[in-house]
Amino acid sequence: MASSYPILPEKLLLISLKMYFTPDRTLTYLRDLLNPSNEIVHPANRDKLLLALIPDFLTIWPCSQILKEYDTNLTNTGTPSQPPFLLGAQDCFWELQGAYTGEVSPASIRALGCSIVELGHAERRAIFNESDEQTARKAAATCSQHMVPLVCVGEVTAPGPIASEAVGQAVTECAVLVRAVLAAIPDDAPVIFAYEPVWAIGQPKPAGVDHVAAVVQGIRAVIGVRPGSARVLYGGSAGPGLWGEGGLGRAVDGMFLGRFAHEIQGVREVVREVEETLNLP
Ligand SMILES: O=C(CO)COP(=O)(O)O
Repeated sequence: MASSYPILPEKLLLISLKMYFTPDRTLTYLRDLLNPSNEIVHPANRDKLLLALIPDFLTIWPCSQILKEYDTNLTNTGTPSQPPFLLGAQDCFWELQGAYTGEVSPASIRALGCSIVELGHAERRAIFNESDEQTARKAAATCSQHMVPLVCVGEVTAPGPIASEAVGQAVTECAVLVRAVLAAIPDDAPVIFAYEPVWAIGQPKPAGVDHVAAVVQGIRAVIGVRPGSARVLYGGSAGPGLWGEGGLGRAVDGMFLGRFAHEIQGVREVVREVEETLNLP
């Protein structure tokens, strides 16, 4: 096991495949992401912008093999570069080992090459009744394996007519899990919060930029100053056109992509938009 946590760069673009793809499609997709002709992340930007792919449990192992092969080729050709992708898991259990039928150990996830574990997604809360307490325990177990918890937070109800009230309500709802997770993990452990308003997931359009920016500011205030790094991303129907001029670029540390990353073209467009803002003052 690695002895230290992964270092989080300035910007992150994470892709969860949820349960959408067959194994074959996942592996083809990863190969396409890595194909240099698709120029998903310019090598010069790799220390500032990191992508992570979060496939289903079954494909973590073959994905990690593909990434390893890619890294070996890079090293053999003498190309100096950060690896373009981290690998993540969509969940884990809070214990490392034992009689827990059907659960997946964070230690195994780590052993297969993951650096990030997504926790507390709205779908897990709604369908599997996952609680704040369970999510916090999973975050602690994730950190114990030197991986980064990617904790999803977000209000359930869509904003009403008074914007400030909607923001206050959203921050209040998100703060409960943010606090529970921060209390459960070591102070120096890096953590990622994905602000995903539940009402904006699986929709044609994302939440409004002003609402997201204000809620993320509130979430940052709840996180406060801590020794470990913390990043706050936006997710919920995020895709091309959301980052640049007048968009989320100045408000968040990255995006958590779902359906709008299913085609390589969509990923390439989002990456371009983020790359264009990387060196802005
Ligand atoms: O839940 C999400 C990412 O975890 C977002 O999914 P969609 O972008 O498909 O709405």
